[in-house]
Amino acid sequence: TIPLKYGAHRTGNRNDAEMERWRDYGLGQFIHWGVYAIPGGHWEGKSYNGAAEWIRSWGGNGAPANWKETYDNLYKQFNPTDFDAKKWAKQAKAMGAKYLIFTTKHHDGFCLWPSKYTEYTIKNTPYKKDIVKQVVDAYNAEGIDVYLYFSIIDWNHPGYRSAAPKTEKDSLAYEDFKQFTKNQLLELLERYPTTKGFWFDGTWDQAWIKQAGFTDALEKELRKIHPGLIIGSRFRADENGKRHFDSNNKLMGDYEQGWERKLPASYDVVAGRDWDCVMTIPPNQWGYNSDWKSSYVKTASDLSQMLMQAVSMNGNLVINFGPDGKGNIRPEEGNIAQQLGQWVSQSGEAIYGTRYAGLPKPDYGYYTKKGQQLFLTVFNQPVNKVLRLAIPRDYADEPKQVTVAGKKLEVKRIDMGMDRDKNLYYDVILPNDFNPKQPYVITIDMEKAN
Ligand SMILES: C[C@@H]1N[C@@H](C#Cc2ccccc2)[C@H](O)[C@@H]1O
Repeated sequence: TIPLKYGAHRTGNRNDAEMERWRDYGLGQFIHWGVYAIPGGHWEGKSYNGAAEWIRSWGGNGAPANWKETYDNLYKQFNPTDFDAKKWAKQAKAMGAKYLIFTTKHHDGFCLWPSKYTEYTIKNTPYKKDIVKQVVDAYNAEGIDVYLYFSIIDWNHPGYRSAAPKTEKDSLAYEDFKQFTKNQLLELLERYPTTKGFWFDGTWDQAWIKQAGFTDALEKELRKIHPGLIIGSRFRADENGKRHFDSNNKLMGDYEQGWERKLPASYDVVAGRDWDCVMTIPPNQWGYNSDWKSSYVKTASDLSQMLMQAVSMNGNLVINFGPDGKGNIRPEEGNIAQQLGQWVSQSGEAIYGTRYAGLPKPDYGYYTKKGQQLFLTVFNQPVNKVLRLAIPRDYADEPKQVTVAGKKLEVKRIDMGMDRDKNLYYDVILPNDFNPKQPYVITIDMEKAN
């Protein structure tokens, strides 16, 4: 191994109670909200073709060329009179989300809390009140844990640099920026002590990557101040500039935080690690975009399949919502949340607190496991209505009883005559009158294989 001063702090998964709680979530909600919700992906009548929350950064092409005079003054009109954190939290609860990741500050640097380290905050808007506090309190009241999204990139701060500083002047400015960043993170932990973790973003700049010593110390300090704090692999790089996995290929942080708008194709890709997948409902819009008609919008069915793909491989799926400039979650998102919640409410036993089942993925859908219960969530029901389970002979457990929605199903062990086959086969017979209209969970009570 390569000797490292600023590599991974741990080998293997974190197994304290806070991390076990994180592992049990299954489904989370992401919310991206800020002044970018005011233009909603459009500028001076033109549609901007990137992600709405990035509109400030792409001068021209339907985005503000003179962003300092225009975009950076939007906060003076930010007055989300429809904002109701309790309403958001109730909707998230009904969707079945167990945690929320909420944008305290995105790349534009606008703070949704009254930070004392900058004037570019909610305090100096017509709205004035602390958005982050209202969200944390409302979601916690619904039993939903809150994680704080924090962008290291801060286009508003004079000391922010993308490229590593080369001049004395830039180095001094960047030192100010580092201190400012640390101050804001300590401020967030102090103001919102129930937060369970940070979800860091905007950490790909060379200026930040070159700060291995500073970021390593900062991560340690945050954890010391806030025992149990959960931080993903995106926060920092090691002294060789390696991100997510250090120079010895060891995961940095508490879980793999790289699955943004993509999912691992198979278990061996994530190989037992903890990870999250953060997912937009349109192809690539995190902040509010007023136009949802020009691209595909994922359905609740799409998202339920992604959810089972994630949890079947020890991941959490975090679905993003982008409230508009007045604080409304758009009706389309509300409908998806409601439809998904209806399905999750009847499938939760296969989702919450489950883990990878240690079996090859079945064609019918996804296996998850919890103790002696194996769950098969069926998305693809076979025409012959026989679910043939292939259980390796050396699998610790074998099926004892199979139920669907509490009703017992006939299960027969069959001999396929392929005696060198490493599997034992069990046929689960679905009754003729069993014709579900949605994916469903088969519960397979297992017993120790003799
Ligand atoms: C969680 C997501 N990460 C942010 C990003 C990005 C990004 C930056 C450069 C190239 C491709 C994507 C998005 O704005 C959103 O916050």
